[in-house]
Amino acid sequence: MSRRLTDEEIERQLADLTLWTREGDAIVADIEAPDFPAAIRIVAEAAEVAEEMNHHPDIDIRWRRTHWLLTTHDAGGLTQLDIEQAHRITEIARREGVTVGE
Ligand SMILES: C[C@H](O)[C@H](O)[C@H]1CNC2=NC(N)=NC(=O)C2=N1
Repeated sequence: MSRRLTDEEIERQLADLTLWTREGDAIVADIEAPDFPAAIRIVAEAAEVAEEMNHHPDIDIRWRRTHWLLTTHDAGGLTQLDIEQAHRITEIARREGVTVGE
């Protein structure tokens, strides 16, 4: 799982990740929750996923807006772990009332 992905693999998989965009060796997302407690619940649930995966996002929390950055430090770039975690964070956000495109 920790092999760096090619540009083509990244682009192909980002097509299914509506909240996320590429930023160099990372993918980023801005998630606006209905309110501050919901934003914190998203962060807390994502923290459980991060521990389970041993893969941890950078998270900036400002009121109900959170900014997420995923990259694989050990690989010095994007791996399938980042893609998998982006999907899981997206589902957590959807469950907490965030509108996520199809
Ligand atoms: C020692 C520990 O397993 C590693 O440092 C893990 C922890 N969480 C991590 N998170 C991220 N985003 N990238 C990593 O390479 C990484 N490595």
